[in-house]
Amino acid sequence: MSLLTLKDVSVRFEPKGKPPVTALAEVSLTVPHDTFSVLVGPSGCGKSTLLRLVAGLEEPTSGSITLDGRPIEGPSRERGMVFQSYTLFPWLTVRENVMFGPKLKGLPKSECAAIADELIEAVHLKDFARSYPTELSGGMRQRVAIARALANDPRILLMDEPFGALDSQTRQVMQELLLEIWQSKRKTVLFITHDIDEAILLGDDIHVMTARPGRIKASIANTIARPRDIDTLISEEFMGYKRQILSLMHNEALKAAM
Ligand SMILES: Nc1ncnc2c1ncn2[C@@H]1O[C@H](COP(=O)(O)OP(=O)(O)OP(=O)(O)O)[C@@H](O)[C@H]1O
Repeated sequence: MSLLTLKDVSVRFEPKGKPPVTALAEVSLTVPHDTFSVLVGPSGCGKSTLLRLVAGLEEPTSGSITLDGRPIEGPSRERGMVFQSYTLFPWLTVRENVMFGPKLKGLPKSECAAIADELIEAVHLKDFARSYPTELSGGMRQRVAIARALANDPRILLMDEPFGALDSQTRQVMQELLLEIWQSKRKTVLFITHDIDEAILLGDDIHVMTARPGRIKASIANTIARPRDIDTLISEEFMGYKRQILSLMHNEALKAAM
């Protein structure tokens, strides 16, 4: 059974004094337990809107969204979120940022510390546990954001272009790190990106969206063996998926640009 199910989800925004916008139209998709699902689509096709719905920050105009069969009603710690922009508490150290969620849950301090230390190690930031976010690079801050989201032990991790603001080399390092963490923790992930390489490197299921209003144009099962790494990017199999997704996305990108 799937962990997350969206059925015929549509979203129409009606901003005051402006024309209405249909951001999503009848989107249906499922995210099975312990899998890595990626949504890829052109700019403005409603990817962030879809993720915000799952996060409980937005409500659909029609359709239903359920997690383990229960409707989503508002934000919850069972759905961890990592955004493109840095969202750490600047007045807390790395360790305090990661401990924040477990502390809020009321876990004993020693347990919060143990959770934080394990995750800080997993994102390779042991030497920076006492640093403040302003003392870190963009990639390091996103590593803390991932550790902080995982510290709540969410049922699903929602990632909205988390590496979008990073330079291409740091981005690659982050992708490899995420693969490493995912391999060991096997969290259910819903990840959005407009980067096709990133989608293929990371995803088990890749959902390609149309230009606005966003619909699911195709859902592709990516069977490239794991563990994957940077060498995966130059394999024949990878190129096959890339050709398929590029051709699916080409028209949509043109439509989005008009
Ligand atoms: N609160 C809102 N009010 C009105 N329109 C909105 C609102 N939020 C999003 N939209 C519109 O809905 C459409 C989808 O936006 P969304 O941010 O979900 O797209 P996206 O695929 O994530 O784009 P990008 O890849 O460029 O970040 C856009 O046309 C956007 O202007």
